[in-house]
Formats: sequence, structure tokens, C-alpha cells
Amino acid sequence: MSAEPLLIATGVERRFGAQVACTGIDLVLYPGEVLGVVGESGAGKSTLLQTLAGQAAPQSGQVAYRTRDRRLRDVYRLGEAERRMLLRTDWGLVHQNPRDGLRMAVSAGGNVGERLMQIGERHYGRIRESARTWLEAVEIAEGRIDDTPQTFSGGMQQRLQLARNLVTRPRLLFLDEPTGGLDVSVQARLLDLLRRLVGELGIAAIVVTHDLGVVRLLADRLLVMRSGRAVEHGLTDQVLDDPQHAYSQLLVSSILRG
Ligand SMILES: Nc1ncnc2c1ncn2[C@@H]1O[C@H](COP(=O)(O)OP(=O)(O)OP(=O)(O)O)[C@@H](O)[C@H]1O
Repeated sequence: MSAEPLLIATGVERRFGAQVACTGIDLVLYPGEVLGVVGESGAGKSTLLQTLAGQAAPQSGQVAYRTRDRRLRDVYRLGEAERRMLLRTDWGLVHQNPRDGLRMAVSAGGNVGERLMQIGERHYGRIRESARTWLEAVEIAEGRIDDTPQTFSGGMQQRLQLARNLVTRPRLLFLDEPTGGLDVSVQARLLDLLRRLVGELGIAAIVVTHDLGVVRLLADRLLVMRSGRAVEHGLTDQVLDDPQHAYSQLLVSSILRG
């Protein structure tokens, strides 16, 4: 693992009116590392993820990202062109609801190719070939390349979202409940695929979920959130097998009890 952090958040706070969604969040993510953010509904996980992913500025605190030129930059002080470059190339954002991450009336190949076109690729043959390659990588049959995601199952839609994000070879993926709403067997297949691709491509990821099974499989480290605050942070196995904070203990034991 590289010694230089990829992303550093310091004292991040987001409020909605008087409602504090997350506060005092400090975290560091290294290249190739997967961080899981867990906690019950309303803990502030999605708000934190949006803030880290450049979607909504924090009212206090900072999010810094190491761009490809190795400079550590404040995500919310980048120029518009630099911000677009991050969102379209260096980062990927996988939404819980595929409708938020895909164009449902555009073909699968078009969904993947569009991200390449956004960064200036114009050669039809190359775009088509990349789309084919990435659809194959996410186990979508070649024959479906011209079908729209509307005709896909939930698991396929999530895999297509993944392909659309991976085609630009991002260094960081933000995943918001990527397996939410899927059947257990479909979840398992998606998780396996995610784990393999993230590992093979050496991508860093932040995955938000309330499902401890997801982070057990994917995450190197865990951040446990409760009522907008980080209550525990550590290696995944350590936190899950020997949680220190009373809330983490409750979270782990309630899952174990089913
Ligand atoms: N757009 C918004 N307007 C007002 N309050 C919001 C908004 N988004 C989130 N909140 C509030 O912020 C808090 C944290 O919500 P958030 O969605 O980040 O939690 P979460 O842990 O992701 O929950 P879930 O697992 O249910 O998605 C909640 O109290 C929520 O009601």
C-alpha cells in the first residue's frame, strides 16, 4: 500500500437546517484500500458519502483528494473543469438505485460508451470495443450490448452501473448500498464480482451499507457511524470480531442474532 493517502477528510460536518446529518468525521483512505461505512438507517452514511464524493460541500471541514499529478487538493476548491475530470474519470459513483446511475432508455453499450465520450473519445469502433470489454468484465453477455437497461434484471443493472464507472479506469469508487434491494443470491454474485474487480484493478473504494456481510467481504477497514458521528474505526475483522464501542457491539450482535 502506498504511503501517500488518496483521500483525507477532516472534521466533516453536513447539516440540513437544524438536523446534523454527520459531524466531526475524520478519515484517511489509501490507494487500493476499501473502507466500509456502516451504521443503522439515518446514521449519516449516505450524506457522508455524498460529501466525500464531491456532490455537496460540507458546512465545516475539508475533503482533500490526491489528483493524478500527486497534489493533494481540496475537492470543493477545484475549478469546474478539474471537478468534472474527477467525476467523469478518476472517480466512480455507484448508486443504490440503478436509475440514478444509468440512462435507462439508452443501450447498455451506450451507457458504457457515454462515459468515454464525455472525456473526449470520438472513435466509434474504439468506444464499441471498450463497451464490449467492460460488459464482459461484469459478466453481461455480448448479445445484450444493444438492449436497454430497462430490460435487465436488478443485478444486471448494478453490474452495468459498475461497467459504466470502470470504463474510465477510476482510482476511487464510491458505492452507496450497492447490493440494496437485490435477492441474496444476486447480492452474492455482485459482491464476488466487486471484490474481484476492485482487487484486480487496485481501485480504492468507500462502500456505505447497513449490511455487515457486505463489508466483511469487501472492506479492509470499517468506520461505524451512529447519529452522524464516527463511534468506531478499525480493521474490518477487528471491529466485527471484537467491537470496542457499545454501539458497535450492539450492531454486530443484532446481526448475529439475525
Ligand atoms: N436532503 C435532506 N434533507 C433533510 N434531511 C436530510 C436530507 N438527507 C438526509 N437528511 C437527514 O440526515 C440524517 C442522515 O441521513 P442519511 O441518509 O445520510 O443516513 P443513512 O445512514 O445513509 O441512512 P439510510 O441507511 O437510511 O440511507 C437523517 O436524519 C436524515 O433524515
